Amino acid sequence: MEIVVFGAGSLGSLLGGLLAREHEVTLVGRDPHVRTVAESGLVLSNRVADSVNPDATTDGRGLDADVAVVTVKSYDTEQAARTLETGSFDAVLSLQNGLGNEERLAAHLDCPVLAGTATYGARLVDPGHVECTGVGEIVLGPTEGGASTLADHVAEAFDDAGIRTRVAGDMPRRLWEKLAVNAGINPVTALARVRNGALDGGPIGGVARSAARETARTARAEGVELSDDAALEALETVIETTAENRSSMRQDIETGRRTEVDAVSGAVVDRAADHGLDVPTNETLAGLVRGWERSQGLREESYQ
Ligand SMILES: NC(=O)c1ccc[n+]([C@@H]2O[C@H](COP(=O)([O-])OP(=O)(O)OC[C@H]3O[C@@H](n4cnc5c(N)ncnc54)[C@H](O)[C@@H]3O)[C@@H](O)[C@H]2O)c1
Ligand SMILES: CC(C)(CO)[C@@H](O)C(=O)[O-]
Repeated sequence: MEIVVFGAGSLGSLLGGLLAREHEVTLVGRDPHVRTVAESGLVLSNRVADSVNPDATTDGRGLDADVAVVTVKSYDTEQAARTLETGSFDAVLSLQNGLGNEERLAAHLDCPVLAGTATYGARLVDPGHVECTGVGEIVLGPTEGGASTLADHVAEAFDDAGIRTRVAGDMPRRLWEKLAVNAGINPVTALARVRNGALDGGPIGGVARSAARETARTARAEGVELSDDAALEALETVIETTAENRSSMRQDIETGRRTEVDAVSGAVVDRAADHGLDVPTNETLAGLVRGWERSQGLREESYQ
């Protein structure tokens, strides 16, 4: 299978590297990482160790492949979609966190857009070197839910490359459940500078639970059956299984990078507003993280 991985940073390089063991893979990313991969190959380390030689380019325009896997941060999705639009694909799969990525991709692309969640942990160590910090799984399926032979085909390609993958017919619920987890964990750990496991009780855990409950209520207003109990159970499970992790949003803040708050807490606020729902915890967390981003010059004043 010919696969383009658009967004060769941490997750994209890990999955693209694994896929390159079985398929023809082109990584789309930025220098110096892309130049190093093109010249010397890609090293995978830690929980998965290998050396592979995918193609790599900084120019994602006009590419033609069976599947394009999108692994840019959510705030880069629109630009990625406009670039992918110049190419030709049988399917596009988003493995990003946050809400709205699939809709943005579908607005520009004629091919089916599959939704996916990734619980692998990846960190780009150096140009040409990505480490797998946690072996998880990929769950993918049609964005709108239901069965899909296309999803089966893509999942088989991932599985053939040794990536734990399964197909699900309830991606809307799964995306909202993952959003509840991210809305509960990411901004709270980022602002409090604590590891995920610190949210397993006390007042700080109460903030995370409140954000997750608000997300579940918003999901139901959107017609997605996600109960408070299911959202809280998912939150507690991830807090426990990733207790030692620094969340991605905490890593972004501690390294002075823009965060994905708009696609997480901000998305809950926006969708809740569409239904006249108040989500004060998500609104507060979004305001605090955006205020930090603005203080760092990471977002325009014009942003909400
Ligand atoms: N890293 C993980 O362990 C992990 C796990 C699960 C989900 N995710 C999600 O996956 C997504 C990617 O996360 P990440 O940690 O890999 O981020 P990252 O910043 O490491 O990787 C994204 C890469 O895309 C590149 N990029 C963006 N726009 C581009 C363009 N137009 N052309 C070429 N390159 C472009 C960036 O330069 C960057 O290297 C996020 O939504 C994140 O929440 C990450
Ligand atoms: C599940 C998660 C919150 C674990 O840290 C991860 O999605 C992250 O860090 O964004």
